[in-house]
Amino acid sequence: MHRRRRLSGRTSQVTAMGDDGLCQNQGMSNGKLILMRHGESEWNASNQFTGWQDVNLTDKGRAEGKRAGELLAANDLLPDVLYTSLLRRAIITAQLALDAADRVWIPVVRDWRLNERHYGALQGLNKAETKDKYGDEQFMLWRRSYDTPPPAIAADAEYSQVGDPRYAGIEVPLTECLQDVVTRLMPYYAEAIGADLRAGKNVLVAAHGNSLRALVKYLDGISDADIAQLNIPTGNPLVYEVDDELRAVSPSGDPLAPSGRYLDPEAAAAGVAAVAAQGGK
Ligand SMILES: O=C(O)[C@@H](CO)OP(=O)(O)O
Repeated sequence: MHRRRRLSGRTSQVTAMGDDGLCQNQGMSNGKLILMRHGESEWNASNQFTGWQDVNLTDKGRAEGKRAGELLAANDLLPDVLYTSLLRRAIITAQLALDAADRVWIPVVRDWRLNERHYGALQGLNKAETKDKYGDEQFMLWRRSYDTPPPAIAADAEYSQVGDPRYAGIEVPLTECLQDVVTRLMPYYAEAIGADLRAGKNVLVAAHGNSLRALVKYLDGISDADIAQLNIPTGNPLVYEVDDELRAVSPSGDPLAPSGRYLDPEAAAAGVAAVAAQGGK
């Protein structure tokens, strides 16, 4: 049997030899895109800006990872390939989810482009104290504006990642705004993750609040101004069907109602509210 796959163009096709010896084109739809923010981390629990700092999951975060895998299995959304950042909170959440879904054997790709947004000199600071010190407006600009980065961290500061061997060969950022994340992440989404989606694979992307905000911005066609209102809850798979341009098939354009489907909608609503409220006491 002769099979030929085309990974680009409007629709992926499989050309197969039929019983009558004639070639048949079978339209093949894109795989599902499953976005998952890591479970609660120690610095989520202590309300500290995290960014590229490699913190552990809490027990609650580990339970969220397991639950996410149970939801994937119960919804018949078994991933064929996993993409993660280089940060242990995403890596371990995904491992717990795949274990619960009996899919630990799938191929895994880890890439720094999926890392959380680098939070610059805010990394390690308490969010409530930062808000008190600088005021609501500045706090929200640093936290949610599209193009205002926090102040840069000193390369030799305690929570700088300069010199970390996992980033050998790349220029480690000293701060990033969301636009910087879009710039580093979207070409990778289009090429690497996109190739797997176009090949019909279900792709699990285990990443972070702000790297996933960059992805959802593109998927749902959310404006630079409106993206400030989008928050992503921890450990709750968000499932998208994507079109030929790897956008959501029915983009909402609405940061308060992305078109992806949360597998646990009630927990997602509570989780979104909790993230939005961070900075309070
Ligand atoms: O601290 C961070 O790295 C992120 C995600 O936890 O926080 P925020 O939601 O404030 O952008």
